[in-house]
Amino acid sequence: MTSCVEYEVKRTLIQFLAQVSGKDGQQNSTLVWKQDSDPCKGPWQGVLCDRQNMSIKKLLLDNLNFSGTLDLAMLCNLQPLAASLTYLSLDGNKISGGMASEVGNCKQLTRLHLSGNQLAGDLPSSLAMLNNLKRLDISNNQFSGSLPDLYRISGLKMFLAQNNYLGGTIPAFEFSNFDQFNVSFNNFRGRIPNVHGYFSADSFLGNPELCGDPLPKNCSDKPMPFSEAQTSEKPKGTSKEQILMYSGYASLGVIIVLFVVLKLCRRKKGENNKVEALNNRVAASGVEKARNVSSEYKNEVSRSEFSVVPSESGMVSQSLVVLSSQAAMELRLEELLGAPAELIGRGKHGSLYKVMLDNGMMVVVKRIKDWTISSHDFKQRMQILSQAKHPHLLPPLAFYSSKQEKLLVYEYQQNGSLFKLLHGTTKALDWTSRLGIAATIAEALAFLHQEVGHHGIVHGNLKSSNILLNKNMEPCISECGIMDMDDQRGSADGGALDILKGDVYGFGVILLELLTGKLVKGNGIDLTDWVQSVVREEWTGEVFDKSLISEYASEERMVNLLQVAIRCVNPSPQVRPTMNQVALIINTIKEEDDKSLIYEV
Ligand SMILES: Nc1ncnc2c1ncn2[C@@H]1O[C@H](COP(=O)(O)OP(=O)(O)OP(=O)(O)O)[C@@H](O)[C@H]1O
Repeated sequence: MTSCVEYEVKRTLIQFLAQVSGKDGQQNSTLVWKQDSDPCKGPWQGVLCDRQNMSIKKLLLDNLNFSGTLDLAMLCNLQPLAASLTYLSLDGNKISGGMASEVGNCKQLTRLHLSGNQLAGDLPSSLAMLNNLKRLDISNNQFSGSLPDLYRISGLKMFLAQNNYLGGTIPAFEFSNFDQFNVSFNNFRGRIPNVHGYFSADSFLGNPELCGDPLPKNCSDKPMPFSEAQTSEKPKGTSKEQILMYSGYASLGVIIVLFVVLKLCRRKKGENNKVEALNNRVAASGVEKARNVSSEYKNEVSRSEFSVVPSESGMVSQSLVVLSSQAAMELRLEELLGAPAELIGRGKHGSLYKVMLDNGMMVVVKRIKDWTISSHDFKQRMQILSQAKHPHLLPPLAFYSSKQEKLLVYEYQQNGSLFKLLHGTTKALDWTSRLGIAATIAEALAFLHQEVGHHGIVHGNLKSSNILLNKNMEPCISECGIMDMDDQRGSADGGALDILKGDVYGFGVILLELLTGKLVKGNGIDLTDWVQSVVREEWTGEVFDKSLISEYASEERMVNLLQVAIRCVNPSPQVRPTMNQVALIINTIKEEDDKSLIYEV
């Protein structure tokens, strides 16, 4: 038994910290790890010890803004450290590098958390030798290659690997052992092993070539390709003949892959030009039977469909990633681009097409060009959005991402937008409906800001044309979170840092539209400026839509709602309320209104 931590262990820890924090050998200012103090006695923040035998048990270094490289070999090659370390956590930094095969020497590890970094490369097969491992989180990185034989680790309870570039087939895990399992948004393919009902589709979404229960996409009856059948089975030992045969196949495979990659690289540019060509044709003719596109175009598309093409980062990216909806599960890029399409909008952020699919389903495709977001960030945002389950948020059904453009597919909403309802030819919205719409959108937006993702999601482009009426005439917020953060900072609120408050401003403008019935910019007059000037002159009554006055809507409650709107459009973002506060106030106004209706009856 030793009375203090060995010199060598301390030196290695200090070196590891310098490397992982990216401080070129200097200490991170928030952590004080010094050779002349003892990690188990002194102030070594993030280090937890077993005090009985003075050994290092845990290194907890989450969210420290580290931007260096991960050197697991350094930690796991030092015997005393490898023999004691049970928990290593580096979640939420910006660490790059890969996972060294020496990780297999850290045999006592029960938890390895590396989520939310920029780690890349293959996972070493030695990872499967960590027999004590219970929780492994490598989600939100850029790992690629196939999974090592993790199903061999009998005590593994958690495996989180979502949002990487992992591929191959999913090994036959014993899902009943897991309390958390997620491999969504990768490039896995083939049939999902039997999950026995333990996990839902959410754990597997965003892998376009993955099929079978719990995903709604059935696997075709075709026999599995040779390469797939090989990787999905647990190894049973190989004979000499098999080795010879496999190496023959492997050489042939390498030649084919090289050939295909070369071809795809040449054609990638061509593919983007074809999508552009479709857009131009549709734009020129208004409505076009895109089925009539030349056979040359169709061949190009089908070659890329569901195939892997090298993306800007050199990683592989899918053609079309389907996120949700039974009806859209079988949707393919070829079908989408080959279906009859009608251009229905050309906004600041791209063009919008109405498309009729072969199964009769009507979708809209938003095409955004030159959005500087990386494919990785875009994919991550889509993943978060697909999980934003709220009856009044319209989720994207599928997406496509290339460097030049992004496509987003939504369900078509036949009853149009709030903009049309308020400013179209048939103005048919009474006070109760307007107040109901305000309360519903406020509540949905508060959900988006608070409940979705780690820090909430910003809509970024909230306006009445993005509030759509579903088949029950209930409002749904569309196009959530698809505007770039940089754009959001420079939006109407004058470079505000609190970008959520940009949405609050947008919501305030919608309230003003509901109350006044006027356009945001009508006859060159800005609605917000006009309302504020009228209120300043104490002619508040003049603000309200004449049709509301004539139906004797409660002026007191209209004024209350107007006050909320004015607070939302305050020029200073800090002064604007949060959407949660707004939702609460509007709900109270609505409750009073509902009560008054009961009394009237
Ligand atoms: N899923 C949908 N179903 C039905 N109509 C839609 C759908 N999505 C958008 N629209 C309508 O299509 C029209 C064009 O939409 P588009 O998004 O191109 O324009 P915008 O919202 O005015 O501009 P932008 O969003 O680019 O700033 C709008 O009237 C919008 O309400």
